[in-house]
Amino acid sequence: MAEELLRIENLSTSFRISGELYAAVDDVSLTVNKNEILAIVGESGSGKSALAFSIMGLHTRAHIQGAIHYKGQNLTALSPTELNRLRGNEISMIFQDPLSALNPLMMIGEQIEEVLLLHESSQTTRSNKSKKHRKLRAIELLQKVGIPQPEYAYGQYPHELSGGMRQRVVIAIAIANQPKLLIADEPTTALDVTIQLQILELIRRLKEDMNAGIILITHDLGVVAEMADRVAVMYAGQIVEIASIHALMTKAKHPYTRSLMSSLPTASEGKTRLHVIHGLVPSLKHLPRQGCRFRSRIPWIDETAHEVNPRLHEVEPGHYVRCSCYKNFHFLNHREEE
Ligand SMILES: Nc1ncnc2c1ncn2[C@@H]1O[C@H](COP(=O)(O)OP(=O)(O)OP(=O)(O)O)[C@@H](O)[C@H]1O
Repeated sequence: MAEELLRIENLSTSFRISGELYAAVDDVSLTVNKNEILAIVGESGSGKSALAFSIMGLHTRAHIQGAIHYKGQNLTALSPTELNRLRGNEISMIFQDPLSALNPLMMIGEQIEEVLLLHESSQTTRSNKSKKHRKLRAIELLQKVGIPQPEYAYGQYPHELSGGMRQRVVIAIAIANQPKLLIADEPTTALDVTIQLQILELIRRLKEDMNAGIILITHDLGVVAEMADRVAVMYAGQIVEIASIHALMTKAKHPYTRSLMSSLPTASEGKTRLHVIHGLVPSLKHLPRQGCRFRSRIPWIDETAHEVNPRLHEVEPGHYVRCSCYKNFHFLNHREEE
């Protein structure tokens, strides 16, 4: 039976723009289990990173509502010190951009040791681990993430490493204290395909070896298909569909999910299905706040097909879809498009 690790309830994260609050994450609820990869997909601007940063408590200026329960405690109610103790220990994050996540003035090895030290100082009975011990562990971690000559890399600075190697260092830091919950925000963006595969494999191993729960944020559906156990699809700050990977791949319902899916090559033919819904996620200030947020991108669907207050419907156990418009949805055929 799945063992729940994280439960987010009605989370909203709003930013103040010209004096008004706008929700980048709007009433999101989801769970992550141990030994599970939950992928979060959606176009740029759909609120994926804002959600990740909210879980990590990194949005200090945002207005946060709702609850984030991790092993029974509500993270939104913790003091900065308590949250700090969890971060880097039990909960950690792989950031999109390794250069900004690393300190340019510190050797790679020292940066890993700093995180190890954080863990040691959070233990109630302090273990008396020496600097030497930490160094060995740092080198072991560098080896684990596939950095060649880890002893040498220990003494290097971030700018001396390639992008792929830097991302591995960021992963080494993220897994240093064997986190129970790992958030990976576009961990392989900007890496070449071979390195991408190695890094994804590393994340998968982390799930299995450490029984960790992983939130994998990506806009790459190929990665989702390979890695995820369940998938949450976000559009304009909301979850529009959430399901097991199998259900999503075989019977996606929401028009937005179906459009995303149609950009994937079909297994049998290696061809791409060409049903793409044009347009972009509106900017935060211009998001429609009433009704179905996707309706302006599917104007050929009758207005009456949308709900006034779209909610998530459970169409099958564990498979939820927002707004009843999915029932009347069809892609435009070529003649209609002209
Ligand atoms: N600190 C902030 N202040 C104001 N608006 C913000 C802030 N952070 C994010 N936003 C806005 O919130 C919306 C969601 O942004 P977010 O970065 O979460 O999207 P995303 O899905 O992660 O996109 P990407 O894939 O490009 O990282 C966007 O409209 C963005 O401009």
